[in-house]
Amino acid sequence: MWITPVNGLNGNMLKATNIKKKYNQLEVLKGVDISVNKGEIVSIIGSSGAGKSTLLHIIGTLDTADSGEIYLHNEPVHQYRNDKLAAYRNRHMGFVFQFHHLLPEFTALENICIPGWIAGRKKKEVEQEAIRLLQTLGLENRQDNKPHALSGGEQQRVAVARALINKPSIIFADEPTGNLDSTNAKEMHHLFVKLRDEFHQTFLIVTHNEELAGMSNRVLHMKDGLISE
Ligand SMILES: Nc1ncnc2c1ncn2[C@@H]1O[C@H](COP(=O)(O)OP(=O)(O)OP(=O)(O)O)[C@@H](O)[C@H]1O
Repeated sequence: MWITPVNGLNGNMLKATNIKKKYNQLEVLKGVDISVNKGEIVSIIGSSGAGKSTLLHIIGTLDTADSGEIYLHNEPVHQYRNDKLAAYRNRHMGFVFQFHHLLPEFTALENICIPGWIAGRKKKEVEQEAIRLLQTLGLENRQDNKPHALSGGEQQRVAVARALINKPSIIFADEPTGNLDSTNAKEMHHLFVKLRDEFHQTFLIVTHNEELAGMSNRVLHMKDGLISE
């Protein structure tokens, strides 16, 4: 098993409070509070332009808020400066986007390994873990394929394996199945549930997909710059 076993830490693995963000005069986030517990899948839904991606990017430290606080495992990540933040993000956060963003010149195996190598982990250990992930995700025969030689569903599963390689506390996913057909989307939804149920993996997901939202532990509604359950 590659994911840290449950450690009884059940409350508020992630907590963000009073997150505010403006783009010029546009108040996108008006003081959002959100918390996520270990082993939960939490989905954020809401109409287009509601601010879902903005919020996810801020909580995932890819963007900065105008004000507010973000704690992951009680670490005040909103206070971290860029160099420390990049390393912290690499070790503790995984990301899956609508488009896979795999590096075209690298194989599936290498794409999965790269965040592990960047983290300075042992090459062999990272590779062994990547192979285990490929097996778990049903991709063992695809490890030497470059992204162009993978189907859309396979590309996205490689992106999920890449997100998992450093055993992140949480995976942030922005419309992770928005670019997949319904069969591949369903498969991905079941994969998220399997990762939650078997490995206690935590997810915060922005989605328009009702099936995915329906499989979540909690669904948060984003409206008028605020969130409600
Ligand atoms: N970099 C930016 N500069 C200016 N405005 C922005 C920027 N990023 C987002 N916005 C605006 O902020 C609002 C929220 O955008 P966001 O992408 O967070 O919405 P969303 O709820 O994720 O929408 P969708 O469901 O369509 O992806 C939108 O009105 C958008 O145009």
